[in-house]
Amino acid sequence: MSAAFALEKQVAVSAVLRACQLTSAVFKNLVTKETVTKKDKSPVTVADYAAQAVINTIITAAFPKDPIVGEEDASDLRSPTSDDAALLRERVTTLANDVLTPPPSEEERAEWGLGFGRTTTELLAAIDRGNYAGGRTGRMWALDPIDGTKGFLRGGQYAVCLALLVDSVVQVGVMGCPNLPVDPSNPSGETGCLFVAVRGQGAQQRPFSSFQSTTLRIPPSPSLSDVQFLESVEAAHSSHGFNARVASTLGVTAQPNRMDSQAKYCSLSRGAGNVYLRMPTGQGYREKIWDHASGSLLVEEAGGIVSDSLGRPLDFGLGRTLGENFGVVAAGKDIHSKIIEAIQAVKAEESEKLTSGL
Ligand SMILES: Nc1ncnc2c1ncn2[C@@H]1O[C@H](COP(=O)(O)O)[C@@H](OP(=O)(O)O)[C@H]1O
Ligand SMILES: [Mg+2]
Ligand SMILES: [Mg+2]
Ligand SMILES: [Mg+2]
Repeated sequence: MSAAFALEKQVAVSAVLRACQLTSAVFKNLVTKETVTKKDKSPVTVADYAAQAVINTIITAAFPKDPIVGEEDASDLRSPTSDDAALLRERVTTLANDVLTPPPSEEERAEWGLGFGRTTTELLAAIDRGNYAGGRTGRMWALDPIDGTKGFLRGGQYAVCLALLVDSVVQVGVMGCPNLPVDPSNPSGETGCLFVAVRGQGAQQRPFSSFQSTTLRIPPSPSLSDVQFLESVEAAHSSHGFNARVASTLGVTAQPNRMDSQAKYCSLSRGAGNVYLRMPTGQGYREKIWDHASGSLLVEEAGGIVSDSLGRPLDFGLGRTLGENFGVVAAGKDIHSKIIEAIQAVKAEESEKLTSGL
């Protein structure tokens, strides 16, 4: 009998690897006109749209009934009167077909919809298959076609992230990180890593260039002064100041490592960094499920713990966002509770200052 979710894992790996070929190709000749600013002022590129089109096309061919919660939608591409939208549609179509048309490899199957091109109409419909509202029960995929779009644009870290959830529990997580070094101790060496986790079956990494997988186990944490924090590059996404206060409460002297995207979860799972701390910078922003689904499973399967800042599990059953969760803390089992305690201490200090008017 094959292992649980074996087919889902294979399909997800194929979809993520094909999408990573696309994003790498786009980066090599990205032009300014290929970036759009969304209503929330965040950037999105032809690569985000085309990668979502590719992955949704493959998932839908393999699992026609499964709903998908994807970050992007095709509304900005659909305008019938805008020349820019027409150009973007054409580019998305070419890019998506470049990676959908190669025939299935030995690890892939034709019934995953591989080996032929799609029309623009079909690809826009595929992007919009990502509009599922999420929820507590049943199967659903969570997709971030490019996590860390800002990192992608500056040539930094980004990740193509896909997860399968069943009854709001992440069961399969696959991430492709085209710019992440294969060997963290050799940052200028080969890049391009695939991370795969299946619940109860462990976490694995392999270079894009080979099938040689290594199992990931988070090593014991170093002494507190040497603990390394992983945090967002973008100060608007996660409070750098709060993290510095938590680190100082713990007596950490090591400098934090700032990195875009769920590559932070990937780094943590292979012992390159010890704590991923993401605290909200203001009121109102709700973390999106596609920004944490695959990464959180990877860290758990590598032996770590992922929670909100109060130590509560992340709840993927509330819709497209994590709802009431407040912040994210991922760390090895031996250190996670110390981080939660330090966060509470810093919060208590902050509210004391507020009430005493300092
Ligand atoms: N105010 C905010 N607070 C927290 N996260 C935010 C945010 N605004 C955007 N984000 C999310 O932060 C993600 C990037 O995370 P990081 O800062 O760790 O690289 C973005 O993913 P995308 O790049 O997929 O849009 C986006 O979903
Ligand atoms: Mg985005
Ligand atoms: Mg994201
Ligand atoms: Mg994204």
